[in-house]
Amino acid sequence: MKRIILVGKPNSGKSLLFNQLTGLRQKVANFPGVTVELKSGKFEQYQLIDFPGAYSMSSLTRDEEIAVEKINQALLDQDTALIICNLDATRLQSSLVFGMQMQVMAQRYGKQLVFALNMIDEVARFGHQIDVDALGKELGAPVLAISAKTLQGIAEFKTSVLQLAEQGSGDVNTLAPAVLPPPDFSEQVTQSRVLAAKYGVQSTVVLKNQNAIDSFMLSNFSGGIAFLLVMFLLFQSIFTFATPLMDGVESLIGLTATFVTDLTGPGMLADFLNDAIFGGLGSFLVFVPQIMVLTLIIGMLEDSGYLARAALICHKPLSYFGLSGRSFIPFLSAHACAIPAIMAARTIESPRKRLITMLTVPLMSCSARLPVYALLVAVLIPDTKYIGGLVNLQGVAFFCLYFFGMVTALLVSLVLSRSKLSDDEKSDMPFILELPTYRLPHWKPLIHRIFNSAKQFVYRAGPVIFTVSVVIWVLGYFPTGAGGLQESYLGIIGHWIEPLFTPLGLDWRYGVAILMSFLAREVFVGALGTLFGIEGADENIAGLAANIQADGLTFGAGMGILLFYVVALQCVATVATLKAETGSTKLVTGLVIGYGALAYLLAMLCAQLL
Ligand SMILES: Nc1nc2c(ncn2[C@@H]2O[C@H](COP(=O)(O)OP(=O)(O)OP(=O)(O)O)[C@@H](O)[C@H]2O)c(=O)[nH]1
Ligand SMILES: [Mg+2]
Repeated sequence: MKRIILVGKPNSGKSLLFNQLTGLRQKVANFPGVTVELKSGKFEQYQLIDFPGAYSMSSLTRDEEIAVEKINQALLDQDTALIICNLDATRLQSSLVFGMQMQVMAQRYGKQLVFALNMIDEVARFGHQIDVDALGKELGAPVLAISAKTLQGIAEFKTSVLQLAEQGSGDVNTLAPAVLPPPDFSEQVTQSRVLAAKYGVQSTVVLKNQNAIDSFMLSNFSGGIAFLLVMFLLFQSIFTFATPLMDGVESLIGLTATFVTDLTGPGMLADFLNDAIFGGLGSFLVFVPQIMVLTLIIGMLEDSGYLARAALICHKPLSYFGLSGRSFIPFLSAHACAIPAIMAARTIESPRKRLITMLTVPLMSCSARLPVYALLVAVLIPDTKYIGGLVNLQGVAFFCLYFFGMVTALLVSLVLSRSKLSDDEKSDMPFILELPTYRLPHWKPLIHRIFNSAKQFVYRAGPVIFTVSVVIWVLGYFPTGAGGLQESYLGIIGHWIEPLFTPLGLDWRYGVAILMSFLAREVFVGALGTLFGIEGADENIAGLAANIQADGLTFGAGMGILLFYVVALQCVATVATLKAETGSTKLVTGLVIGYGALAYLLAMLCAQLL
């Protein structure tokens, strides 16, 4: 299949344009370095490839290195029919630095190139107009003004792209030249400045509305306070906003359970449905609204342009721990999932800081831990409200758990940065991060992302939880029947493993749930739901938290479980990604054992001391 490649400066809207052309939904956000690997989709008869952004053909970070390496391959490839070079019309100079270098390379290898002058809607908002035809003449290549957001100019753009790609496909140059060293681009850098001054929006105009916000957001004092406030609100609101929705889901599951068991009448089938399905799977589904709220808030932060500011504010404090300001973005996104966060560390310029970031990302509390946190916080912490319900004690506890993960990550970073991980000549390079324009979040993709996160959450852990719940139910129900958990097959197995959990102040039922959660952390909730269901015999599920409370879990042991989940690396997919990105099995094995031992130790200390 013939190919069209989509390249350009970071944060210029390539992925949004890609989504519009292919109908796919790649991640789009308002900070540089969102796309860190190639993504492909189908645009008419062509394969369209979305590239990571790059500021120039001489790469600095790992994501740029991947982009430049793959661009060089595409230049040599017979199947590359067209290069779309995306320009941010509001930041013409930096866009053209890369764009004109790309143009030189395209000419050298005989490839068709078209410039997409994106974000034209924002240019109009600044009260400016770009003479697109004149710019195209000076560049010596077609330039098409578009907005990937409002879809202005997209129909004409599609037609032109298809025509140009058709022409490009005709070139059958069978003797592809070898990769040549990059030419000296100093002329392009000078020329981009001249063209930007002539056609672009004056940078003072672009910065005018930014400066007012930034003088507040980036000042040491007010910026620091704003940062802490944003972080606190983020984690507090996951709890506060989601609670009514969660209560709703919980009652719905309760009502369905009553309805279904009324239909079946008492007996083994009713026990199974109540314990394994409504108790096990149901107690996990209750947490879907929290995942959605978390995605909403992280998505709003990512799209607003604030994240890059937060990274800047964090740079100095993070440097004390051997990290970079750029580590902040992977750290924040790790609260949704560690895997894309580990990949996002590719944007960190220094290999050593990148490695330390990747190794400590798993300590950020991902959404899989959310059900465990929410359940045990509801068991251990009273639901006290302050400031008219604005601050909730359970929400504060929730924030403290996230905070504990971050502090542990910083301490581990400090230790790692003192060790001899790798020699790194890039670690002293100045910290450079382009600050994006502040924007209101783009609602449509955001809403889609929220529902997608809920779907992913259910699809990823749902089948595992279902299977585990059924297995636990069968082993826990037979041969003794409802209420005979202690003497069941599971009870017998459970007592063997109990010694491992006695130092943590936990009996075998928690032991089974913790061990099973190595399949997926959320299983902890499902497994306990099933176990308490069987034990409660004919009681209806009164909410798992209430059942655990009535069962008498001590504060120390409960806190121990929580800290265990903050620290332990229980995710196979994360381990696999870490191995792929670091290339070291030894390092990753050490990490799993190290975090496991630390988690166990913390849980034991909690149980013994609190
Ligand atoms: N107003 C406006 N915003 C746009 C337009 N195109 C993209 N954006 C916004 O620009 C930001 C960056 O978009 P992305 O598509 O992620 O940019 P990218 O070039 O893929 O970025 P990297 O993957 O980091 O290189 C997002 O906030 C988009 O919503 C546009 O035409 N108009
Ligand atoms: Mg992108």
